[in-house]
Amino acid sequence: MTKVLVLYYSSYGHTAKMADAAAEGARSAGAEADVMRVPETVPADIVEAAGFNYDDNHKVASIEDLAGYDAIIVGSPTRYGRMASQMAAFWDATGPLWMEGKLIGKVGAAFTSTASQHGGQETTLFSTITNLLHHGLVIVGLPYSFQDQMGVDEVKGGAPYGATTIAGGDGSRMPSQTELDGARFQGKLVAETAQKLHG
Ligand SMILES: Cc1cc2nc3c(=O)[nH]c(=O)nc-3n(C[C@H](O)[C@H](O)[C@H](O)COP(=O)(O)O)c2cc1C
Repeated sequence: MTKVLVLYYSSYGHTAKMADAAAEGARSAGAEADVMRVPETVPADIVEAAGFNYDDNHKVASIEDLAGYDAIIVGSPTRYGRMASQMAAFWDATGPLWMEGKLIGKVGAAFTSTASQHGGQETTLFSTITNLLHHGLVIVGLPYSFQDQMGVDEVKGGAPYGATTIAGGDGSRMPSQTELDGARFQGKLVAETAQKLHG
């Protein structure tokens, strides 16, 4: 059975909710999907002062986990227009896997969350996709066959480069139905692509 890993970092739960939706989408295509978060790297006093709120239902990933999957979907909230340092630190430790080419040919994808509508969603997706391409993953985005990313009838995330959500300046806006549907669509397409490539 095709195995999909949804690997994410989240401080306040928005990216975590998108991660669960991406996994649902992968499962709807008949794949096995696990959701894991990367380790926190920020000191505990800052975590407390900033009110970080983790979802402890998800296992913390280790580098060794990556090679066991046919596809890896990576979700990180925006930090100054690029992926969070927690996610970057995780990938910065994958040198041994890169040396051996262990991830070459797997399917990869990215999703993100920002506070503001134009706060760096696409640059964050590309900062993630860049890492995945260096490892040789084959990238799947969120094509316009997910038509709900079109239109200006509501505030909504979603880009051809990956599923996104908008948290609002105070983080009070949780992913909308449309945004969760985008994450599900992308997760399903990743699983279907991995099935075609890896059987
Ligand atoms: C240090 C820092 C930098 C941030 N930079 C941006 C930014 O460049 N653009 C933006 O829209 N939001 C920015 N944010 C807001 C986060 O992206 C937002 O809290 C996040 O998307 C919420 O997702 P989460 O609940 O999964 O952590 C920043 C937050 C922090 C703590």
